[in-house]
Amino acid sequence: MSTDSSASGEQPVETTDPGSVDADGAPFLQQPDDGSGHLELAAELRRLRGLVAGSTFEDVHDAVATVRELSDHLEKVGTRVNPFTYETWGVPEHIGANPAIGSRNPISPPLEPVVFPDGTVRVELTLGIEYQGPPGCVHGGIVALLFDEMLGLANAAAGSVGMTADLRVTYKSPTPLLQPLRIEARQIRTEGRKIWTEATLHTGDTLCARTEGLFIEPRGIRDEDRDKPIEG
Ligand SMILES: CCCCCCCCCCCCCCCC(=O)SCCNC(=O)CCNC(=O)[C@H](O)C(C)(C)COP(=O)(O)OP(=O)(O)OC[C@H]1O[C@@H](n2cnc3c(N)ncnc32)[C@H](O)[C@@H]1OP(=O)(O)O
Repeated sequence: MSTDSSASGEQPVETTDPGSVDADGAPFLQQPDDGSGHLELAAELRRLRGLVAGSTFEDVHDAVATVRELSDHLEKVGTRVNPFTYETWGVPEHIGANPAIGSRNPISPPLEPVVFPDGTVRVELTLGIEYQGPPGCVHGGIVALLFDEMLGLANAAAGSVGMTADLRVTYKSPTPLLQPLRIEARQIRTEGRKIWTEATLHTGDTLCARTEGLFIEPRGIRDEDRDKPIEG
């Protein structure tokens, strides 16, 4: 959990941080740092995002000018990239921009998955106020986003890739903000191009939500890319 009191001047503002990597699992789809400072920039913007969503201010017009200047600067020095093509599933550049797992995307928590020998993919994380739905609780749409991603990762861990065709989420008890959360996902079975995958979200021993997803392997990917190593 990262805290910062400089912006509000009063209460430390708690923002989102991914949890620690479980020692028993292997890091999965690690995203390389190209040394450009891009990942640090994304991390700082994540902190900023938590501060903006989770603070009140008397007057922040100076901050508006500063951030506008930063945006103008990044627009000048950056090379814009286009959305990726369908064939690029899983390459690091594709994963880095993802809104749930992407280390380069300030919207993402981001997730830092670990994979276990039985194919289970787990993340541990704590979500801050910028993900609030009901008071004190994580927004249900965010839970669905995280589930969708985790199911996709479990599929990747099993060597398959699929488009979400059906995603059912059962919300059993509120998912708390600012408490450690644990999501575990595993592919259950496949039949032709159809893939069934499940996941749960717990805080401590409490089941907050569970999901079942049906994924369909895109036509064309299977034959050409089945043996392609996962690069992310
Ligand atoms: C190896 C490389 C690893 C790479 C490592 C990557 C790691 C990186 C991880 C990133 C993880 C991202 C995870 C986010 C995942 C999204 O966000 S995906 C985006 C959201 N989903 C979409 O936009 C999907 C939109 N829908 C579609 O594109 C198409 O409907 C689909 C799903 C591709 C299916 O279309 P289709 O291929 O034409 O399928 P079709 O032939 O009609 O049906 C095939 C079978 O599926 C059944 N089916 C199809 N849809 C449904 C449905 N909704 N309900 C029930 N059955 C259905 C059909 O009945 C049929 O069954 P059978 O007759 O064979 O028994």
